[in-house]
Amino acid sequence: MGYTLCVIGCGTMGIAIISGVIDSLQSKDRARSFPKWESHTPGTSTPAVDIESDPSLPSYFIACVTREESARKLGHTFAALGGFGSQVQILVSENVQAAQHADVIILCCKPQQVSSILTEAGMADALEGKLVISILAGVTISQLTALVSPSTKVVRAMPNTPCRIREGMTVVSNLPQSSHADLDRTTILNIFSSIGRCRFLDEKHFDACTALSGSGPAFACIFLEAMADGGVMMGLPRAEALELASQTLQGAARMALQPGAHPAQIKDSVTTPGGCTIAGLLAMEDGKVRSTIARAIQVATERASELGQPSTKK
Ligand SMILES: NC(=O)C1=CN([C@@H]2O[C@H](COP(=O)(O)OP(=O)(O)OC[C@H]3O[C@@H](n4cnc5c(N)ncnc54)[C@H](OP(=O)(O)O)[C@@H]3O)[C@@H](O)[C@H]2O)C=CC1
Ligand SMILES: O=C(O)[C@@H]1CCC=N1
Repeated sequence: MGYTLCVIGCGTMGIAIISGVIDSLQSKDRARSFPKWESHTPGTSTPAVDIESDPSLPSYFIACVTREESARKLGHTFAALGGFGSQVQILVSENVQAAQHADVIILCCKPQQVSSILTEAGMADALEGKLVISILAGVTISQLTALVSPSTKVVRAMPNTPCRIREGMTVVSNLPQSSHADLDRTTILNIFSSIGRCRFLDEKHFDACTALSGSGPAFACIFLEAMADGGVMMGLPRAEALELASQTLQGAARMALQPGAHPAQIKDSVTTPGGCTIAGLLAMEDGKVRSTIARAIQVATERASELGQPSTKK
């Protein structure tokens, strides 16, 4: 039997994580049902696994919110996923009961809500010995461990919204020493690798990761919109301009992820001497686009570091 994964604070990111994991489970289930079809189809090499007997995969989900309206919307969202979407139990203001029934808990509430959630009567007992993964920006592991009992294993993760379509980037803090550290590491990798890329990094880098990959989809979409606007200015229909901009950014990013690739080399290969690309690049440099983007990551990092502080304006 798989385990129960509980998301406390199931909003934008909670939905992205559960939806992505369910999509991954369903593609694994299809691979199990149609192994021959899978093995003859290039690019669809999802390994076949027995979901019911794999202890490192969740097979049941609990999503916690406080408002009935949120619960109703979650019901529609998960029902629309079909299959494993029916395995999501939605609870309203029952965080402790959810934690009692869960094996792994992901905290996806706002940073300022975590203290009251973790100090609710019965919560410390419910989390005894369990793995708690916090995706909260700016809230440190030491702040979190002060709110739970010593046997609770706390790690931080910083995912992003593309987890919803299994194209996420998640950074996870190094695990605390424990006899189950290897299993916990596998559990975490199984969750976040199933919905994108996942890597471990020291907690000291978390505010920068929050800004770069956590907030990054928003920054990338500003760039994407601006490219499309330029195309529209030059007469392209809006829908086509957005498609061209989106696929171009995706293609460039995928090239940059190839082993040994470097963005400067990709840029140079596009830039024909005396051609149109260098003309556009110089216009971008005149607009200080590089320092503007880099400074955006800097100020977002600084802001992320404030989000866990009690005195911060939220
Ligand atoms: N959005 C993003 O791209 C990213 C966000 N993060 C982090 O993820 C966290 C959540 O962000 P996001 O998903 O955008 O926020 P949302 O506002 O979309 O989600 C927060 C959720 O928490 C629920 N909630 C509030 N209070 C409680 C409570 N006491 N008990 C249980 N549930 C509660 C809310 O439901 P209801 O209103 O019904 O109570 C809501 O569904 C933040 O800490 C943020 O720093 C990290 C990476 C990326
Ligand atoms: O804006 C925020 O605070 C959160 C953290 C990273 C992305 N969204």
